[in-house]
Amino acid sequence: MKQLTIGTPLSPSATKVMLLGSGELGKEVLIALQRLGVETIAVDRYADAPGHQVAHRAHVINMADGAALRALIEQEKPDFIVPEIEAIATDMLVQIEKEGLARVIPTARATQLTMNREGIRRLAAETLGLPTSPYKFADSLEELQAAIDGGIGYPCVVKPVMSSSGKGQSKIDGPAEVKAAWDYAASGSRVNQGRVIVEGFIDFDYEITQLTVRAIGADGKIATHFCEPIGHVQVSGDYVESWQPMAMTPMALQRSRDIAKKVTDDLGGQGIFGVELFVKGDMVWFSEVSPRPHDTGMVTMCSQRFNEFELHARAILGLPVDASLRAPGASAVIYGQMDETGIAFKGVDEALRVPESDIRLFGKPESFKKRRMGVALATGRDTDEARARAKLAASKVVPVKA
Ligand SMILES: Nc1ncnc2c1ncn2[C@@H]1O[C@H](COP(=O)(O)OP(=O)(O)OP(=O)(O)O)[C@@H](O)[C@H]1O
Ligand SMILES: NCC(=O)N[C@@H]1O[C@H](COP(=O)([O-])[O-])[C@@H](O)[C@H]1O
Ligand SMILES: [Mg+2]
Repeated sequence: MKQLTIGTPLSPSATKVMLLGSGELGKEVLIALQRLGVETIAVDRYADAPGHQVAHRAHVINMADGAALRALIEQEKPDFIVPEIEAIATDMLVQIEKEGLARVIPTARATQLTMNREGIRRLAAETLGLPTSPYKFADSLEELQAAIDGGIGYPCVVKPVMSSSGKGQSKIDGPAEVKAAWDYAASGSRVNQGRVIVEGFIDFDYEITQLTVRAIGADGKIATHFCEPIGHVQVSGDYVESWQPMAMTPMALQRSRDIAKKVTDDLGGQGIFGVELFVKGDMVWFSEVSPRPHDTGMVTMCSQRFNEFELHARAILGLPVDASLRAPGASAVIYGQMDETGIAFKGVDEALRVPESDIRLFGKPESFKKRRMGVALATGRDTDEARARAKLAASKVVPVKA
């Protein structure tokens, strides 16, 4: 495995990395890899995805189709495969890793366990004994009702076992809402499996993402590095705003990192993880983990010495990492606000007049009202100032019909 040498892109010595999923997060990983001289291959389900626009080569396939995935991997022969979304034929990744065709980041097992809420929740709660919300799984409306009546109670949260960014998720406050939540979960499931998790609602004070990096140290051994905690606000299960550092009690921070260490040690491999945690006082609950950069971690593009994408790239390649904070920062999401292709953005100039601000427009070819099309970033003396600036900058960017 070419781990500690990097070749020349587009030559026989190239170090090749294939991203499976090439949205806004993958695009930044691809840029970070290219800066380190890596040959990059971007794969997604649709043409002209954000990462397609910056990689050496771009492919459109159904990544949930194991045979198609394998054919592309055999054709491209990447050294590393970097999953960027969850809707991937992870069984095939396990097979590919076993055959030694490529290294899967962080590990094929980690991608398999985290693509399905059942896998990661049972690992965290039942195997590792971490505190989580109470939960049950259900395959029908009747089972869902029985799970709620049998102990989960109200309020609770229903989610398809395979979904992300809040798709198909709803909070239920009473019996009248159960059927609508079941129907919505069935429609929002990535793979129409009709299985849901129902979780007791945690009345947390705040929630964080603990970015955790597993990277090889000078002694050749894996070491764990923690970024400063990221606070965030979610609306309908999708992140709208994040900031770093989140002020926490020493006990809550320690517990968060203990949980993050336990779960990432078990998942193993090299790379960055976004460990999602709920916090109330000194109490901390594990929610879920992404074995890859996290959307709320986009704030690190302004707040850290090396952002989460650069840390992922370095950790993958076996290079040293530095997870330190540069300045208090914040991010605010820019939504498409319309269903339209090839939209334009007005007010970028005004947004960038906000002090210490920056923006990323992802370049998605098609806009939906609630599709994340960009993000505003800002630093400040503290996170209050950074948040106000990021929100102001985001509000200045107005999607318009071209
Ligand atoms: N049991 C719960 N109690 C309270 N709030 C919850 C619970 N489960 C989810 N939420 C809220 O919904 C948000 C999204 O939930 P979750 O992370 O499970 O969904 P997701 O679809 O995987 O989102 P993403 O892919 O963006 O991480 C959480 O960050 C939290 O704000
Ligand atoms: N919470 C997971 C997450 O933020 N994933 C990011 O969103 C993209 C999909 O966006 P799309 O749905 O707009 O195509 C993914 O490719 C990834 O970059
Ligand atoms: Mg989440």
